[in-house]
Amino acid sequence: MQDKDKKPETQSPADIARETFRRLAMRRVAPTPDAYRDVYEEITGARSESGPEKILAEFASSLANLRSDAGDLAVHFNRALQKRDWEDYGNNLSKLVELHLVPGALEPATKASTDLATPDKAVAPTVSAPAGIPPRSAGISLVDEAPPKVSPIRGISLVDEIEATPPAGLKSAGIPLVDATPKVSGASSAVPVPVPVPAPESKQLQLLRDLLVRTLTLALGSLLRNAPDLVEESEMLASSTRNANTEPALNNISARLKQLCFKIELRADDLAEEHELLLRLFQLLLENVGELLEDDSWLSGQVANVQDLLAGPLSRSALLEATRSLKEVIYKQGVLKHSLKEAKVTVKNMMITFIDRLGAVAATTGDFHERMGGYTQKISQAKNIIELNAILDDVMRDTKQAQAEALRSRDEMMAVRQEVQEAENRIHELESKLQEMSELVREDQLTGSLNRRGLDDAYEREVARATRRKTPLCVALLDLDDFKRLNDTYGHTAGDGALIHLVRVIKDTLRTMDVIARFGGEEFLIVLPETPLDEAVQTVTRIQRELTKQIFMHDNQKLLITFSAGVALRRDDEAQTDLIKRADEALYEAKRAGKNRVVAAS
Ligand SMILES: Nc1nc2c(ncn2[C@@H]2O[C@H](COP(=O)(O)OP(=O)(O)OP(=O)(O)O)[C@@H](O)[C@H]2O)c(=O)[nH]1
Repeated sequence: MQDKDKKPETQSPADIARETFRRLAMRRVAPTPDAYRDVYEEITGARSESGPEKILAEFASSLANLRSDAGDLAVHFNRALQKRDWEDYGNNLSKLVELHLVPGALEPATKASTDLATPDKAVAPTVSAPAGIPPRSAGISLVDEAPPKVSPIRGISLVDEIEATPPAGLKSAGIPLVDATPKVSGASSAVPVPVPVPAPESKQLQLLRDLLVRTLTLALGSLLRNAPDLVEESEMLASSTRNANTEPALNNISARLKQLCFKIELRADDLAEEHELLLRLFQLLLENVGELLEDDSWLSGQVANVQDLLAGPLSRSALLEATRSLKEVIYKQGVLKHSLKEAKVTVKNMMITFIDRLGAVAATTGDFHERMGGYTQKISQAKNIIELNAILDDVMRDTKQAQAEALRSRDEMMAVRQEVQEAENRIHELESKLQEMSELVREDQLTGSLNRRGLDDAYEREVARATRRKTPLCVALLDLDDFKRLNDTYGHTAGDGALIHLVRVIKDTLRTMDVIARFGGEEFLIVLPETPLDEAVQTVTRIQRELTKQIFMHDNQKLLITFSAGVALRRDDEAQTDLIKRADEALYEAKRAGKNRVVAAS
């Protein structure tokens, strides 16, 4: 035995066995036969050079010499060998057979090209293989030697091309290169075997080939921008596809294509997971920013907008739209915030001036009092009337001066107070503009009224106010009459114009505290705070009248637009949906009663 020959003379087999177990235990390796043999051989310095392992190792190394991608599998074989993972080795063998040896591997592609072939090319004679060629079935040759001049059915060949194979179009012409069923057993080299005959590639096959090449280079190239290794593989495959004219070459393409698809699938899964994680992270960030921004209410609109976007299905256009409106709002808010800061600095400066003036007034009065004290003393010590007169003149002059000073200070203080007041008003104005900005992203892009999201916010605010102040709150649901006919007759742009016109008229007619929102296509909801039902009906009727006065113009034509409306008064604790439902029922009544009218909900 080789082990015995090589083992150190000082150690008996029993010693080596003991040492083997000791090392296995130290390395915490289970004493399986393979592990035992490895360590044993490590101690003796011997390696088993014979047996099936040697054959399998030689097989793997000859595979490594191949140029084709069968050679790539050698790495897997070697890895399995090193680990003595025979199951893995077996799997790799199966893969090798499936990818390179199974004649049916290309069946679907072959069938497709057969179907597409023109009938006149579908029949072709077969010729015999040259005689006297040694059968490949005698053994497995894996080296990249001269290609065997034999049809694949007679032996197993892993080389890419067969010398005798015709250059192109065999399958496309509907001629099977080999009989689909493998007939290995019993075939002798002397027996004539059908060999493919070259035929020109059909147009359809050319087209399919071109499409595959385009898909691999252009489509996959741009889809896999972030995976350069896959792009390279895809391009290499495209180049092989261009030149693959034989069945083995096509088999090879098919196998590589399958592998590429598998890798892309794996990469796509990774990307989808990364995408998901990124979204979750973003969502988390937004939730927390929302928490931090309780006081910065003007930013909450933007945060809510992005959150809504993330909650729905993502699309390029939705992302672009959200980015566009956010950018706009952020820019406008930036400008407003700057003005706000400036206004606050102005107020601060004015307050400082005000206090300075107060100080000056106090100082002037203090000085005056002191002087008066001095005059009192002078008067008591005056010796005659002339002296007394002179002192009185001084008193009069100082008093007049102090009076003028006091008046001037008073005027200045009044002016400063006025300026502070104005600056404060400006600040409030800017702040409410910022608030409006936040609602901008909650606007309907076409009409400039609130959208559904904006409506929800505004409604909530008004309900809270009405509850707090115990004031009535009404809603009116408006629907343009025969709007479809207007669209159909004058076009969609006219329809859009009518919607814009309606909102303008409504806004002009309503109070600033009223809220107008686009509820659906040509439906609008008006929220009327502090309004009882009869007044709400009157208000909506006034809008109808206004609409007949301010006629909508389209292409220099006067178009009369009318609407029907249902008005409802909110009951205590009534939910928004219930209230709107009642308004909707009233609107339906108005439509049924002949349109262009307002109906109050019961
Ligand atoms: N131009 C334009 N048309 C819209 C818009 N949204 C919805 N519409 C159209 O509004 C029309 C509504 O039609 P209908 O629901 O039949 O209502 P109608 O014609 O007003 O009929 P009545 O309500 O019974 O008076 C449809 O043709 C929609 O295509 C929009 O934003 N712009």
